[in-house]
Amino acid sequence: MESSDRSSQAKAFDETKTGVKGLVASGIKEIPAMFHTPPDTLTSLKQTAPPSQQLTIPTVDLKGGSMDLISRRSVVEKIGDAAERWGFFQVVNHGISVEVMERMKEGIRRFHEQDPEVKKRFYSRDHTRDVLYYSNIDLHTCNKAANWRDTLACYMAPDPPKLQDLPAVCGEIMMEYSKQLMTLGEFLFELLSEALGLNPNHLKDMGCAKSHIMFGQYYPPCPQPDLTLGISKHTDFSFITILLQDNIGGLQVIHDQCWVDVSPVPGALVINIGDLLQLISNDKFISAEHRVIANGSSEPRISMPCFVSTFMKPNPRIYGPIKELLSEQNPAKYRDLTITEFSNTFRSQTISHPALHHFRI
Ligand SMILES: O=C(O)CCC(=O)C(=O)O
Ligand SMILES: [Fe+2]
Repeated sequence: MESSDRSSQAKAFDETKTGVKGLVASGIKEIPAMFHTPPDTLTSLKQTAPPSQQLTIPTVDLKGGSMDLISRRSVVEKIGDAAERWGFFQVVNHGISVEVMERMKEGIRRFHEQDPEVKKRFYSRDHTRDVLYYSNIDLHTCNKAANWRDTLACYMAPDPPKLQDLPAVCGEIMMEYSKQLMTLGEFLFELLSEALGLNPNHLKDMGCAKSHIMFGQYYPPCPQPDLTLGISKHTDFSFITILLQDNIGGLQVIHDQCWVDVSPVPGALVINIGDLLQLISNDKFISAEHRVIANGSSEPRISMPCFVSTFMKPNPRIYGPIKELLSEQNPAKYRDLTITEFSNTFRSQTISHPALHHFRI
């Protein structure tokens, strides 16, 4: 598609302020050209791992993490192994009730399915706001194919917005879910610190667990799911991401050069290592590339990744590879940076372009 056509289509789409949900509501049977994914990516959608390699990402039962020393060591080992080899794992017995998770997903659905005039008031790309709704974070930063997904983004920690500033249909549950996530996040950072051979508080003391931004993702049914993606291949900009997904499926991660499904496990949360933790762990943990295929079912797919990071909020703190992990054999692979610097790089390019390599020494 010509780049001038692409940008005028993107502008007109943005001005509707109703995202891809609005396109579906208008009854379209064919998706607009700006959503068409290039043929080489479409080919990779059809390539699955051979049956002999039917791989699944590890699931870790966190119950043992707060029990005796031996059980804790085994949980730490499993998490460390998953963070090194996959960058992705699921957790069960994580302390957040199924009831709260269900209410959270229902809240996201209500936000995206409410009267468009109410939803439009939140439409913005301005990340100095605490609460914003948009479609395609990189819609105007590049010429890449747009994705079949809309997003509600809320900066929830350390300074949660006032309840009246959050969307009425999901504000209360967001507050509650965010508090519980904070506790889970701190626990995960303890286990991840231990897995790096550091004292349990190391990552928390570096401020890694302090801030998070919650994204309410909505993937409406797509009339031509073979032509586009829910979200293109990318890595996350966070330290870690804690992901709540419904049972539709479609999330995939690259492992040993193959796309592997991250199939929904009832009651589980998906944890993935983000770029910032890969950087401070000096590549010990990996921020794996992942994507979501377009939703071909008749129901919307709902997910809520919670990115543990300050992202676009001011943060003067400097991060670099953790000194205790470095040696002559393992010199620093990245230069020091602020999260703002990292996030600006992430946002200035297409999400499919890895931001981390800009900071490699
Ligand atoms: O919706 C999902 O399952 C994952 C979304 C994702 O990877 C992201 O928003 O960064
Ligand atoms: Fe992601």
